[in-house]
Amino acid sequence: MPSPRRNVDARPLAASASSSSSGPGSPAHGGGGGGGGRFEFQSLLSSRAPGLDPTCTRLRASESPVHRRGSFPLAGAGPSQAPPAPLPEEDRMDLNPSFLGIALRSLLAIDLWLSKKLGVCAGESSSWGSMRPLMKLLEISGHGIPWLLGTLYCLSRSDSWAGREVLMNLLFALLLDLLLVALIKGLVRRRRPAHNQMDMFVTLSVDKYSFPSGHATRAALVSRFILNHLVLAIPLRVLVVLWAFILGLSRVMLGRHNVTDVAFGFFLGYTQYSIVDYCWLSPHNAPVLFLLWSQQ
Ligand SMILES: CC(C)=CCC/C(C)=C/CC/C(C)=C/CC/C(C)=C/COP(=O)(O)O
Repeated sequence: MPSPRRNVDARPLAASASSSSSGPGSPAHGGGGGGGGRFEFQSLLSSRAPGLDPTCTRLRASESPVHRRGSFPLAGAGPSQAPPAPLPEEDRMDLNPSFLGIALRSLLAIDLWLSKKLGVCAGESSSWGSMRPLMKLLEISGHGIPWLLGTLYCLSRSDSWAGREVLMNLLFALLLDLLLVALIKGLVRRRRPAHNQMDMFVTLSVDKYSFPSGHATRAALVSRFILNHLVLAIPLRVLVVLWAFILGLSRVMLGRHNVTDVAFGFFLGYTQYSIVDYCWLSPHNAPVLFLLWSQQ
């Protein structure tokens, strides 16, 4: 049973169909008793039918009297009848869901489902709860404070210009990472998963948000940095990559993050290294920085 609002909207639609060149099969054609209800139904079908251009459907919908009410006389509407209320914009949007919108919604649903499944160390009573202390040890290995303090300490002990240059850039990379992650977390404001226990070692205020994972960005950034600037034997190189991967996985297992937080974190950390490499600080392009440090 069509809603009264659709009946009202069917009248200008019929006028539109008779005055336009569209045929009986056209979505713009009222086609008898169905009226506006039929138009909307066909619009939905045609936007999903293979081989039909959804933009075309959208165009026709926007050509309909619903959207050009002012230019169409209300066929059959008596002088005593009030003009129909306009359809809300979101009705049309719902009938023409974009492919990107559906894909994003599906990805988010899979993300939430998978993250919950993988959150096996989220609490002591979880199925892998006994592994929680190990996961928290991994968490500290990727925390910002040990990395910053460790870099500052090595910088203070370094007696070669080459070593100082690498460490100075590592410090720059770590600070850039903190800044970018805080910025994105503050902008996106995605809450951490409901099953997370907020018992992390030293956090910033933005760390109540989960997108992206700061541990994952640091893991990708630092491991790429190490692989590019330290001469390591193959087994050690494999270990560095494994550490980064397991650290990312442990964020989801601890219930701290959803899978997409970690995936984007890896991507961001990897990209951050490219930025650091591009802006590489050296005694030639940042002499003041190096002179200041050598005077300490
Ligand atoms: C020591 C120097 C030179 C500067 C200090 C800069 C600074 C503000 C450091 C803060 C370090 C800190 C508390 C980092 C938070 C790390 C953390 C808990 C991230 C959250 O990770 P996530 O994976 O859960 O998103």
